[in-house]
Amino acid sequence: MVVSSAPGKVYLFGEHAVVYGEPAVPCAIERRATVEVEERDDDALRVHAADLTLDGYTVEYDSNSDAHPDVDVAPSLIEAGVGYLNGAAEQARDAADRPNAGFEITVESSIPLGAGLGSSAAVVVAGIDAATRELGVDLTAREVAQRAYEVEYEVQDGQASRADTFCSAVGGAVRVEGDDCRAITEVPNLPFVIGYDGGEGDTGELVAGVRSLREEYEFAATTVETIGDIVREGEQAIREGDIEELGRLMDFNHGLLEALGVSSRSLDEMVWAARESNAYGAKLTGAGGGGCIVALDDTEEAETALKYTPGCEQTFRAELDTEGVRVEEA
Ligand SMILES: Nc1ncnc2c1ncn2[C@@H]1O[C@H](COP(=O)(O)OP(=O)(O)OP(=O)(O)O)[C@@H](O)[C@H]1O
Ligand SMILES: C[C@@](O)(CCO)CC(=O)[O-]
Ligand SMILES: [Mg+2]
Repeated sequence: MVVSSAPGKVYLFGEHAVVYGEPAVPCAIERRATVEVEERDDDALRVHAADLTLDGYTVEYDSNSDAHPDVDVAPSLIEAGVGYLNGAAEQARDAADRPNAGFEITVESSIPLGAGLGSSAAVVVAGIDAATRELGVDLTAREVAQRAYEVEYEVQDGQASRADTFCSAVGGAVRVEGDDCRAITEVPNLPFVIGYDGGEGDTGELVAGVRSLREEYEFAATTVETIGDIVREGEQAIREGDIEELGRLMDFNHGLLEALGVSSRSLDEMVWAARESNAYGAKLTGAGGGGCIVALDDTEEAETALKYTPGCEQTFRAELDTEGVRVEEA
């Protein structure tokens, strides 16, 4: 049995635009998905994922049985829900050249699902790491990132960047532009505050929405390129440790994401609550549609303001996690 964990992330800048080759800067945070994998003596895949609920049912998935006794929803929905773990299992079989390996997989996570904190990347990164090790193969973090990207790409219908999976695999703040993925070594202290509306957005659908806007309107394509300009400017601010400038650029980035149709009323309300409490800046993080915003604030004020914001269900601080995927138990 092997247990691995991998962190979630927030985007300082650049989500969505990164899918079209612009740079982005995601930062790993100290909230992890932990995946336990044990090889079975048959070729089945059984998934226990207490956090993954469909219409209120906790998912217990068994690839060998047609009936899903614990769940009263369509099997196709369940299979979509466990797509990341199926993909992780496939990658491990491929890496170990064991096409018929079966797994018992248990997921525990402190990253809310579908909320922009990269739960999918963390689950798939930790899942690939644990499953390959269980089969006796040790991959480097970069190799895990590559395989995790292939899974995200497939589950998101061929529309995914390397940003979430690379960040989760290597940890810290990273810069991703197309296939070029690197760690950012000099990072100022980033006082992240998260606001979470309790909702979620479907990453695949939101990405598809931006894609069609971009194809329809020249100015939407320009908006995506402008997000890239913000990221390049932001990198300069990171090098200079200029938190005020980082905040201003986050505000600008949020405005453009809003224009691309991926914000929501509650995300905007949380962004405004953080801004009005004198945070340096605030923006949605991840795919959007619902879920989380990230603000930069080194006082208690943004957290307090978010606590009293209708639509904000939870608020917490997030520390940069310099560690990526790691083995917890082997
Ligand atoms: N704890 C978990 N157990 C099992 N599956 C999970 C878990 N957390 C996430 N997942 C998988 O990831 C999916 C959510 O991924 P999605 O990309 O939509 O959101 P996200 O990664 O949280 O946010 P974003 O991509 O915007 O950062 C879930 O539907 C599920 O398939
Ligand atoms: C919206 C997006 O840019 C980030 C989701 O966390 C999608 C991706 O990069 O694959
Ligand atoms: Mg995701």
